[in-house]
Amino acid sequence: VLFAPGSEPPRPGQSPGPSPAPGPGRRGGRGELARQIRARYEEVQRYSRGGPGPGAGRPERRRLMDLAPGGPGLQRPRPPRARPLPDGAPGWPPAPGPGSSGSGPRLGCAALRNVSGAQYVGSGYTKAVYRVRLPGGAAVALKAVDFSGHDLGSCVREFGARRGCYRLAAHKLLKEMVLLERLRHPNVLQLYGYCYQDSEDIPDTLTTITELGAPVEMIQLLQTSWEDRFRICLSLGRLLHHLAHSPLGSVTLLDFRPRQFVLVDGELKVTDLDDARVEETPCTSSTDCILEFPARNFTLPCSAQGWCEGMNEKRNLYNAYRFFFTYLLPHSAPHSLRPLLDSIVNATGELTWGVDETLAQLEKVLHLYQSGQYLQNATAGGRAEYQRLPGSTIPQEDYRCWPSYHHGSCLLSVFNVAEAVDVCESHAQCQAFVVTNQTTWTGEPVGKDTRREVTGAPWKKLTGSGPPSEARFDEKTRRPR
Ligand SMILES: Nc1ncnc2c1ncn2[C@@H]1O[C@H](COP(=O)(O)OP(=O)(O)OP(=O)(O)O)[C@@H](O)[C@H]1O
Repeated sequence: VLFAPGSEPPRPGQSPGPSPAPGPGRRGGRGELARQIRARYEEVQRYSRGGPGPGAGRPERRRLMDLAPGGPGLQRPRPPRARPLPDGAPGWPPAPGPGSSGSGPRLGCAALRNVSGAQYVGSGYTKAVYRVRLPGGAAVALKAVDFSGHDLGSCVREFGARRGCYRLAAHKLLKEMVLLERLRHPNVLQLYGYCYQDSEDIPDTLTTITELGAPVEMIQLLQTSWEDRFRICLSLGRLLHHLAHSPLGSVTLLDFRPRQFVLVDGELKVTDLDDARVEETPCTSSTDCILEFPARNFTLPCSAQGWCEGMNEKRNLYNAYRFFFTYLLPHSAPHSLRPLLDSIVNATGELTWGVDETLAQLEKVLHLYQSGQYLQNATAGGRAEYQRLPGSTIPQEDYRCWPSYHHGSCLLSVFNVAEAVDVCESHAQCQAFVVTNQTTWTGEPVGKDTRREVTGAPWKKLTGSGPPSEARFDEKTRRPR
């Protein structure tokens, strides 16, 4: 029996699997396992139902959620049908659990019946991810509990209860699914749907269907253009801003490593949300509010309400600094943007700004870049003149440069012809360039040093007595003349 969202009701919970008595080396036995399942179940329920948990602060947001019962949550309209395990663990599939109403996830088990080209993508402690092609041709990611993963394996070794351990691990996937849906944002991986189906000896295993991304490879990122690396930092800034102001309260990612993110068309998106937390840390004084990282600690203030102020948001921010900003932001950035970028790196490294200010500064960088203002202080003069040669080609080979959008030639993004001239002047091999009609994500045209390019007339460097110019580049006005 398959359960497609919005169609059939969930199956009642299954009877518990074999339940050996706690053996030697098994701590706590099945009572402990049931307790852990219940704790995870209750957490999922909290996120599924709505507003911020205890300590999430921001009472105005809590009130708003209270006014909107059944808002954008994932509640199933049906009453719970799942049966609990005899030892008190909640049943599976959980109810009310993820469901679909209106704008919720759309794909269900039917979508998985004729998938093709399944490929393993990656796995962590708990889950394994596969890439498949749907009958319509779209590629999606399927995520499920990894039966040979560390989490399930260590639980079975400890409790000797495979089904119970499956439920425990599956609640992580369920939590992730609920959060993906509740935290919808361009930088949160999109949940397309889910399916409960029997698998091996386990009934009702959960598979989530999401947008497919490419795992973040830091080494690769360091080899891309500054513009693309800045895009990742800006995506992250926008994501952290969203998490700090989410409908659930301020969400922190306890496990914040590059592998928790994927790239979708150059945008960074968070995929692994099973370690996200909304509750702020309770405190009686600031000595309870120590944010610890391997290389340094921060002490945050304890609010009058007894919560560490901004701890969730600052944890995210410092992690963004140490895993992303410090490597990706300043390196080979346009010269005039360096001071601003350095101040972003420094302020996040010292936690002197919150998420709002950090995002405002990142957006400012984007504005300066997109508007071409970062070129204002570029020095002109003392350069060769360039002549535009419509309908011609430049009889010389491409050369390679770094970082190029094209492997075999020098393809870079420039704001205008003036910047292309600057770039050409800074490369010893450059004799000419073509401004193409391709644009990058910021809208910058892409200039190429190639004679094979056909989308624009080449600009050729003048070497002494050239032919009369059809158009020349004026170094003073920095425009063609
Ligand atoms: N939608 C996706 N598209 C492509 N790759 C993905 C996607 N989701 C996850 N991955 C890759 O699969 C790996 C495992 O996924 P995930 O992080 O959710 O598992 P996990 O068991 O929670 O991992 P961890 O032990 O890091 O918590 C990730 O590191 C990521 O590289």
